[in-house]
Amino acid sequence: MDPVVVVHGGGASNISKDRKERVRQGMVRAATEGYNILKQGGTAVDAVEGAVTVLEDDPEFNAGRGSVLNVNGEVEMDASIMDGKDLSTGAVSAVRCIANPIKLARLVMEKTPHCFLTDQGAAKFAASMGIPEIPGEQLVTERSKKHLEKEKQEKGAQKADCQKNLGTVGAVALDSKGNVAYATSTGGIVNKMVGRVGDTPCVGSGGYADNDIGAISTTGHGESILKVNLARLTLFYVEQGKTLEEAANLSLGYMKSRLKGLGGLILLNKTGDWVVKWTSAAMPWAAAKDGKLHSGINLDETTIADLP
Ligand SMILES: CC(C)C[C@H](NC(=O)C[C@H](N)C(=O)O)C(=O)O
Repeated sequence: MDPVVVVHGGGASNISKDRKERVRQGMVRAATEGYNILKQGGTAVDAVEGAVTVLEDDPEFNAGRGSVLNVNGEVEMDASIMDGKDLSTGAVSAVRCIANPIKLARLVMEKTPHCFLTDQGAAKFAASMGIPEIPGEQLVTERSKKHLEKEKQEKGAQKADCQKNLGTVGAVALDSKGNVAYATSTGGIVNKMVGRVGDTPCVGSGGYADNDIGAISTTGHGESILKVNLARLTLFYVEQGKTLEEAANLSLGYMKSRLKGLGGLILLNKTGDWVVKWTSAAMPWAAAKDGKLHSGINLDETTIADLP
């Protein structure tokens, strides 16, 4: 089976011109990394972890370095990953002082009898796995500091339809053996309460992967996504025989009409068809398949190029 990888860089308001280029490049780098892993015989799990790691390391995105700040000005991150082969899943929430939460989520999946570790327990586990602790300030950028300041000035009551220029990241992949996987990682929502956990680490909301159906990674207003279980809901429609396009429209439409919640998703089925959809103003994305790289940010623009 020909491998496929699709990545997203969050639901966003309209992105400024100079940032757009950096965001686009980040998407291309991540999709290329994921695709190369698959081409070299890596698994779908390897590919989504690799793609998301690239984006966690990129300060343009709301994950890893560049994460949005909580009310105390600190970075607290959520991430999850799932292997569609056996439905194994790993997640971490409210983790601080590590560079790559998605790697920790994968270790939870593979090295513990559990699915989900949080806060101090997750930190202890990270240390026991040899993941270096870094100063929390290393994850903070000038942009994220300004963003929090602005939010506090505007006393930003967090509305379900709030649209900020953020950049939660995610990936879905299909490998040559027919396995699918997803990974999603985020700093959450700016000015959030300490200890707030969003949809991203919750399997069924922030993503889902099942070889019998497909894989999905979501972004958007976490409280809304949690309430509708956006990821599993979308795959449910796929299971029921809807096209990918219909499934994405139905689940995002339900979240919008029922809760005024906005978001976006990348969706891949077991035969390698994919779709990207969002109800936020924009969503950076890229997809690599058959040696071609498709990418876009706004509705009206899709670029297709040859992969290196
Ligand atoms: C306003 C939305 C569309 C922006 C979007 N946020 C998230 O995805 C946050 C994540 N789901 C959570 O709630 O923790 C982003 O970061 O791009």
